[in-house]
Amino acid sequence: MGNEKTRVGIIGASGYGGIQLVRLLLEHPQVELTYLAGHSSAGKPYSDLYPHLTHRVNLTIEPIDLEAIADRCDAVFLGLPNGLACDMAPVLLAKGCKVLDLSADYRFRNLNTYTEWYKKDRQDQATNNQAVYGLPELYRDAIKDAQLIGCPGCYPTASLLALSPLLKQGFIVPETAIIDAKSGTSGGGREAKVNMLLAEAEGSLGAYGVAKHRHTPEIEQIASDLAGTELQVQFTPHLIPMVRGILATVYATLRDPGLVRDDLITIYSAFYRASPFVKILPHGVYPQTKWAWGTNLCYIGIEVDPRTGRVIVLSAIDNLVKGQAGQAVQCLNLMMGWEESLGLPQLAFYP
Ligand SMILES: NC(=O)C1=CN([C@@H]2O[C@H](COP(=O)(O)OP(=O)(O)OC[C@H]3O[C@@H](n4cnc5c(N)ncnc54)[C@H](OP(=O)(O)O)[C@@H]3O)[C@@H](O)[C@H]2O)C=CC1
Ligand SMILES: CC(=O)N[C@@H](CCC(=O)OP(=O)(O)O)C(=O)O
Repeated sequence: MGNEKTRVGIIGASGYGGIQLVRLLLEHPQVELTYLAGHSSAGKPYSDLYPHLTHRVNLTIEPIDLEAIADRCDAVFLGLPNGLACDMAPVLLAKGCKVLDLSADYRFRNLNTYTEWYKKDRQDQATNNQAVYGLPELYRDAIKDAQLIGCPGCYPTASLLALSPLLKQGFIVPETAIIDAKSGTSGGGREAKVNMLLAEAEGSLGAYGVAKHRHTPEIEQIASDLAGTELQVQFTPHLIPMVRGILATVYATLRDPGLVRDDLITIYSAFYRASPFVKILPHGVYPQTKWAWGTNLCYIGIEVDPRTGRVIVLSAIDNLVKGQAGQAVQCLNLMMGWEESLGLPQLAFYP
């Protein structure tokens, strides 16, 4: 093998996840892009879609031919609408490819939960059993040995990184957890949608999916594992008139009302000591989404309200990077035995 680069393909290369993967992988020292696949965009030079890459990418978007992709790739990222990856991954895995799925298809242990929320019947329990939830800060060792990764959703990434130390170490009454989260419009993907038009979204802020957003069961599955008990959480997403970023504000009641902010900052710093992308902010500093723009970082600010006995944790990520493509590359790094942060940006374009 020597210094040969790992051959990587992207199915769904034309989408927002796809272009972020291309951007990150072009700067990655150990990989070579060998197959970019699309659906309606197949046949177009990649630089027709993204002209700023004219001098960097001279691949054409090809149709989704799984046999050809498996022949030409060692690892394949899938950035497709929900419900498609589960029909493709088994073919790629059988041919020896590592598979990293950005959709929700491999995030759920219980396929009945997936079917209930995503309205697609699934019979592929055996393949699903192989999947590891791609949140490295919690499942680093399992990711290293995996062939198939179900990459987390953007809101679950921001929410779970904020909640994990509290749930795992029993510092909160778990059922009191409330997540209030805001996302930029790129969270909705590249496909045209009326509510994402500048005329609709600009200058306005509103909630959606109230009490029924499909990220709720995903957050609950991992939160329950951490708490060691079956949990329900209250999660409300909002659309913010900006392009990138998620800010999740998490509230929960502390079990020990004597805990103060500085105790929790110490606890969080220890919990994430080995996690290069999670940055715990000093007291009195709360994250801005712009600090994470274009990076794989998650900034976490912590406060305690002694009047109410609640902890308030604020977590900011770039939904397209730590919330999607960057986190998937972080998982690939672990699967390949490379340094976890290889090729991943850690400095935002802020201000
Ligand atoms: N955007 C975000 O912040 C996040 C998104 N995700 C998830 O990642 C996945 C990709 O999202 P995103 O990049 O935003 O999506 P986009 O809508 O931007 O891109 C979708 C991609 O899927 C392809 N596609 C669409 N329909 C089909 C089809 N019927 N058959 C085959 N390919 C198809 C498109 O190809 P073409 O253009 O050629 O038609 C395009 O490449 C989704 O599952 C999403 O839920 C996860 C975390 C965050
Ligand atoms: C602003 C916006 O529309 N965001 C998307 C979340 C994107 C995401 O992470 O979706 P998956 O779980 O399907 O992968 C939404 O709420 O549907």
